[in-house]
This record gives sequence, C-alpha cells and structure tokens, in this order.
Amino acid sequence: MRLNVPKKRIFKVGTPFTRVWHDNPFLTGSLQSLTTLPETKKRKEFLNPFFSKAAIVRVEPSLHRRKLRLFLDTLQQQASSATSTSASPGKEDSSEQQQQGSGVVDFFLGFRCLTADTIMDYCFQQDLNALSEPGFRSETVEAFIAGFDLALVATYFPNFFAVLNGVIFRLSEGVRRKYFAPVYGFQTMQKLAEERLVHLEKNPNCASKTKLPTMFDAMLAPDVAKGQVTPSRHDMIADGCLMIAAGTDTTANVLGTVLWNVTQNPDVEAKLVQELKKGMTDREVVLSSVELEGQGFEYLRAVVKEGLRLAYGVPGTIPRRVPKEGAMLGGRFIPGGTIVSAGIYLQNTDAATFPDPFKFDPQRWLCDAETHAKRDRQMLSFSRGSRACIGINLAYATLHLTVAHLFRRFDIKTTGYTTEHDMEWNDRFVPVPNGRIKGLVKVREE
Ligand code: HEM
Repeated sequence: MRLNVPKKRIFKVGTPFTRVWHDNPFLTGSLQSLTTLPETKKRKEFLNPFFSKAAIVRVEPSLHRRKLRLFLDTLQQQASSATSTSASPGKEDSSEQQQQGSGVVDFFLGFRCLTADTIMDYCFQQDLNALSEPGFRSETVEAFIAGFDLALVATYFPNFFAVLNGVIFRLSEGVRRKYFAPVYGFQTMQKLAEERLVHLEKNPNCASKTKLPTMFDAMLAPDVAKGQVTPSRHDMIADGCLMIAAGTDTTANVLGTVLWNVTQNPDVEAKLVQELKKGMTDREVVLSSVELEGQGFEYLRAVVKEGLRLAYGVPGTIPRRVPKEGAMLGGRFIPGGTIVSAGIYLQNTDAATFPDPFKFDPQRWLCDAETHAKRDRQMLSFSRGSRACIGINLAYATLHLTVAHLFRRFDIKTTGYTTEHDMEWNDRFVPVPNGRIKGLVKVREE
C-alpha cells in the first residue's frame, strides 16, 4: 500500500514499522537487511561513529580533497587538450571524443568514478583507481552500474532472483562477466569487500599505522564490556557491498541532477558562479567542506539541496511492515503485517510544500527559518528516523565539495551533448537515466 501521508509516524526514531527484506545473495546480513531495531542498533554501534560528521571531516584532506583534485585535474586536461575541430555538439560517442581530447566529458561515468573511489577509499582504505581510467571508463564501475538492472527483479521477484543467481553463480567468471554483467557487478563488490577484510585479518595493525581505520577495523575490535560481538565474516562482507551499492549511484545521481539543471538555467548558474568567485578567489585552491558549510556559500548549499530534492534518492517504495497490533494511518485502520510505503518521489514533489515542484529552484531554500524547516521536514531524500541513511555526512561533504569546485573552475556546456530524454529516468531502485550526462568542459574565465 503506497501512502503519501503518515511518514512522520513511519519514518521516525524508534519506529515500530520494521524494514521489509527479501533474501539477496549479496546484501543479506548487511545493516540494510536487518529488520528489527535491536539488531540494527547493535550493528550501528560499530558503523555510526565511522560515518559521523567528525570522522568524515577528519579524513577529508586525505580523502575527498585528494579524490576531488584527481577528478578536477582530469577535467583540466580535457579542457586544455580540446581542439577547436574535434568537439561538435550531437556527436554520438562522446566517451570516444573524451579519449581523443575533445573536451567532452562523460559526467555520468566521471561522477560514479569519483563517488566509488571516495566511498571505497573511506570504507576499505583501498579504491578502484577508477578516476585514473581513460575517459573514466572503469570496467568495475560499469559493472556496478549494470548491477542496478537487477535491483527491481530482486525487490519484486525475490524468489525468481534467488533461482537466477543460483544458476548464474555456477557459470564461469568469463561467462558471467560477458553475459550477466549485473550479477557480475555485485559479485565484484563482494570480492573487493572480502579481499579487504582478509587483508585486515592478516594484518591487524595496518590501520593504526595510517591512522585511518576502515569500517571493518571497528567490527574486528568489538568493545566486549559493552556487549559488542564481531559480526560474522559473511555479514561484514555484505556491509562492504552495501556501502558501495548504497552510496555510489545515489551521490552521483545528485551531482548529475545539479550539473544538468544548473547548466540549463543561466540565471541559476550566474548566481552560483558569482557566489563561488567571491568566496573562492583563487580558483586553484581547494576549500574544505566545513568552509563551504559556513557563511558566504548559502546559494551553493541551496543548489545542492534542490539537487537532492529532484534526484529523489530511492524514488520508488521504501517499504515498512505495520506492527502486529495494526495501526491507524491516514484515518484508516491498517492490519498488522501489511506492507506500507511512503515514496520519496511523492514526498519531494509535494506541491503544497514545494510550489511548482518540478522546477529546479534553489531560491526556495533561501527563505525564512520556519518555511525552511517545514520544507526540510517534507524532504525524504535520506529517509528519516532509525533507518535513515547512515552515509548522509559523507554524501553532503562530497556534494558540497564537488559542486563548488566544479563550477568555480569550469564552464560546462551540456546543451547539444545531453538531451532531455537522456535525463529522464527509470526506477531501478535508484533512478537510472535513459542516457548519460555529457558536457563540453572549458576552464572558466577568472
Ligand atoms: C546523496 C546520496 C545518498 C542518498 C540520497 C541516500 C539515500 C538513502 C535512503 C533513502 C536510505 C533508506 C533506504 C530504505 O529505507 O530502504 C538510505 C539508507 C542507507 N544508506 Fe544512503 N544515501 C546516500 C548516500 C549514501 C552514502 C554515501 C552511503 C555510505 C557510503 C550510504 C549508506 C547507506 C546505508 C548503509 C543505508 C542503510 C541504513 C539502514 O538500513 O539502517 N548512503 N540511503
């Protein structure tokens, strides 16, 4: 039952509405698969400190800003090597163009390489080196992307999905890779998480040398006095897969939404660039996310917030089971065990809270405190309550840093390289667009 009203009752701290989970060979055992609050709380005792704001800020210089520099340097090379003849709007294969130094960049892939490398480096202290692949064409990232083709099958036809996996798992790696890319994508995530865990088990002190623990370090060193128990190996690997699956596309989608909408709205772009030029006088300097969350970057934050709203996070259902005694929802009694859901898409486009809801209008976030709080409460992009997104701080840091430096340094033209149709999306658990957002990159004039 899809409900648009009682999200405050369902998505709150200590909610009696439990997560619904269908068995899945990759993610069962992970935080996301835990349905009851006590078991969720136990796992979060390990994970929450790792994803806290303080923890993210602490690693930022060696993580985000390093990855961001790599990303920006690649764009810089593209912009510098562009020739006047090679980049013409409407050419079909802009990834090829990108390799030839035409100045056209496949941002769909670029953003995913950035988010995948950032998340993996943060969680495992080891990334895919995807940002260094020519044209951002990382085979592993492409396999992750293909993985979403199976997400809906896994959600709506879990039994068929289990049988399918059983069959595909028996095939050789080469065959899986060639003919079953979505499954191969998930298997790749599983393998990477496992490799990292094995490495840590064999080298228990390696994190203390770098002072940057991975998410597994906390789990491998439980606080026995607090009654903590290391999750099983299988469950830790599932958590590793979960972080890549949950954080890569979601964050990259917001970046794509922002890039498209800003470049399609000259007034918005002019305002954003004006603010960035004022706050970032030297365009080569990389600021911290804390600086970008301070005074002088209000419009930047409004742009990111509006991008989050219209990227829809997980747009379809985020299902919850009604507690066994039943519940009154929207003035009706709903029997216990019924599966209900409030879709993020419906919440984020509620016309009563967001007038002209499909318009990309960062200005709507620059309002009085009461209206801002009301709009903020209505947004469900990261979900809310006990099962809200655990990666919200990592996501915000990535978004503020990337949007600020991307638009400060580069003038990007998407018209002629990306169409409205490319940007229309389908629900594959996350929104998957028809095409890929591409743009011609030039260094912005001072
Ligand atoms: C803009 C980026 C992101 C958006 C919009 C987003 C959105 C969401 C949403 C809506 C949920 C709840 C899903 C549900 O209830 O079924 C969720 C859960 C989750 N997210 Fe995110 N997410 C983002 C980034 C990240 C990142 C960067 C990470 C970590 C690397 C992450 C890790 C998780 C995890 C582990 C859960 C499961 C929490 C639980 O089961 O209690 N997310 N996210």
